[in-house]
Amino acid sequence: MLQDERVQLVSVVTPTGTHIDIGTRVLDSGRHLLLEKPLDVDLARALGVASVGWWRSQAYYDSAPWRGTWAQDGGGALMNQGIHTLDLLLWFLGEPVRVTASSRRIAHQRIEVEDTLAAVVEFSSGALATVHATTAAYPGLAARLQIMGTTGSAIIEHEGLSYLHLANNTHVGDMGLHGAGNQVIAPNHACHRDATTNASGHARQFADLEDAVRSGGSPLATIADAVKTLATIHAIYRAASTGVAVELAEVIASPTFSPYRVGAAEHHVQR
Ligand SMILES: NC(=O)C1=CN([C@@H]2O[C@H](COP(=O)(O)OP(=O)(O)OC[C@H]3O[C@@H](n4cnc5c(N)ncnc54)[C@H](OP(=O)(O)O)[C@@H]3O)[C@@H](O)[C@H]2O)C=CC1
Ligand SMILES: O=C1CO[C@H](CO)[C@@H](O)[C@@H]1O
Repeated sequence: MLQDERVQLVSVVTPTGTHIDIGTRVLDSGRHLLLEKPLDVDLARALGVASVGWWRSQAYYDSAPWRGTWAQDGGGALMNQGIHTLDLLLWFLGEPVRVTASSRRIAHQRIEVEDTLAAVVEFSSGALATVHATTAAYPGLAARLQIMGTTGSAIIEHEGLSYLHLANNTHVGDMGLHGAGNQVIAPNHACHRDATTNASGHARQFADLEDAVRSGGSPLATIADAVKTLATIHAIYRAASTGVAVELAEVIASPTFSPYRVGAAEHHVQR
């Protein structure tokens, strides 16, 4: 394919552990590249280039030998499903500096990675975020990003804004405006799309990349963004494996990732 002069852009949708190798070959050939998430399983390789409730059955993990492995999937519920919401979280809150985390395998077998994880992420601004990622939440509820600040709050579920309340330069009150009529529910319910069955997000990303190529500009989502997300995930996994807080700077300075043994829940459900 890379010998064919008609090919200008390549979209790489192979197992995660192959992304940087194949992506580098695409870039070296002078083609534009659209690379699926996650950037790769290996942060060191990637640096060289530059509340989430999902449900996945045991059959999903059994459907290909690379799924649920550290080597090719790179992680579990956070690396594969929660990653989209984490991307958005970092886009909203900026530079993550420190994380703490716990992970488990609660509802699946024959996988090396977590199906449930909880983490706290601290940002350079002082903001704190809690992150939940799971594929054990039957039947799979909305992936939710909730941002709460002193002058406003917003909730994004799937790809849609489902709640927004901004102080809008008015007095915010000593006790808040809880429960009052001026809590604004975003009216656009058409935005409630199931990201797993709706490809409009991918279509918008292709359109954005096409605009960037034609105008010579930069696409909205870059390799640098993907590196930041991957580094944060590796920091979270390192914290989950050691039980102590991990600085993002440590992970960037020493990006080698050691797969760890994810503990199974005591009352493991057999499926
Ligand atoms: N952004 C999003 O919403 C989504 C992103 N993804 C990402 O896309 C990637 C693929 O996932 P998914 O489509 O579910 O995986 P599948 O296992 O369904 O497909 C993987 C494809 O890659 C091919 N392949 C396997 N090994 C290699 C290799 N070593 N070199 C080249 N090609 C290979 C397979 O070919 P063959 O069948 O011949 O082995 C198959 O065509 C993952 O990184 C995943 O995280 C996935 C779903 C949604
Ligand atoms: O689990 C899978 C891998 O990640 C995708 C999300 O990006 C899912 O849609 C897919 O089913």
